[in-house]
Amino acid sequence: MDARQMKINAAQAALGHVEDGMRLGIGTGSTAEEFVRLLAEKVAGGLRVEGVPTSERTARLCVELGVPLKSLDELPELDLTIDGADEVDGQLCLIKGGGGALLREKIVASASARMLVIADESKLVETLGAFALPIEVNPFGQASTRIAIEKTASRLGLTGELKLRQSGDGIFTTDGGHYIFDASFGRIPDAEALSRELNAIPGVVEHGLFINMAALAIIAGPAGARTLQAKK
Ligand SMILES: O=C(CO)[C@H](O)[C@H](O)COP(=O)(O)O
Repeated sequence: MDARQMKINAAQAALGHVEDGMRLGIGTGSTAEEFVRLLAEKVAGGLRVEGVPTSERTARLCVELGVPLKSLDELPELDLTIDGADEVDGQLCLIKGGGGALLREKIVASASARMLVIADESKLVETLGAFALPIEVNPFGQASTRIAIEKTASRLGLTGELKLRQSGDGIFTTDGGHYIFDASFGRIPDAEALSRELNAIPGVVEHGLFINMAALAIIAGPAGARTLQAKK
């Protein structure tokens, strides 16, 4: 079974958690897009939902496929967010932001009663950190913010390259107009401490560690999709 089919299978299983009338946060990335395609079929069949997209890219796909959208200001409290991830550990802590949408993804997930992650099994890891951690920063003073991140990481025993994300010929900018450093720290034994310390750096807008946010993860592999539940 190829990776796309596993993403479709995870997205299909996630649809089982969507109920008529729900206010849905809709994630970003290739797995979330499979979910949008399946959701659009259900909407065409009569399912009533209102979605809040986590990126302009997701918004465009939803509009194209006829999934009704609202802004987060119109729907500030959501029932369920369904989103992909770059890494998922056994406690359902995540690295997100490979698609550059981590800030809106985190705001939308925080506004939701539940967050459900959909992923193929290549995303499941024992310890977060093989995937470079996206850190969204304000363009103002980004060189100083880089130094502050490096010093903070080093205090926690983490070293590695911080790469300013590029797009085409220029610097990648997020939907919010920020930059992203992809930090290759390697394994992150204490993701909670790193999250806390990064949040304390003024130029850091947000980072891709999602700690204690996901309630469920649907992980699809060749043998089928299984659901992991966060420990309370
Ligand atoms: O965090 C994200 C976007 O910011 C995505 O959820 C993450 O990058 C996974 O994407 P994909 O489903 O394409 O592997």
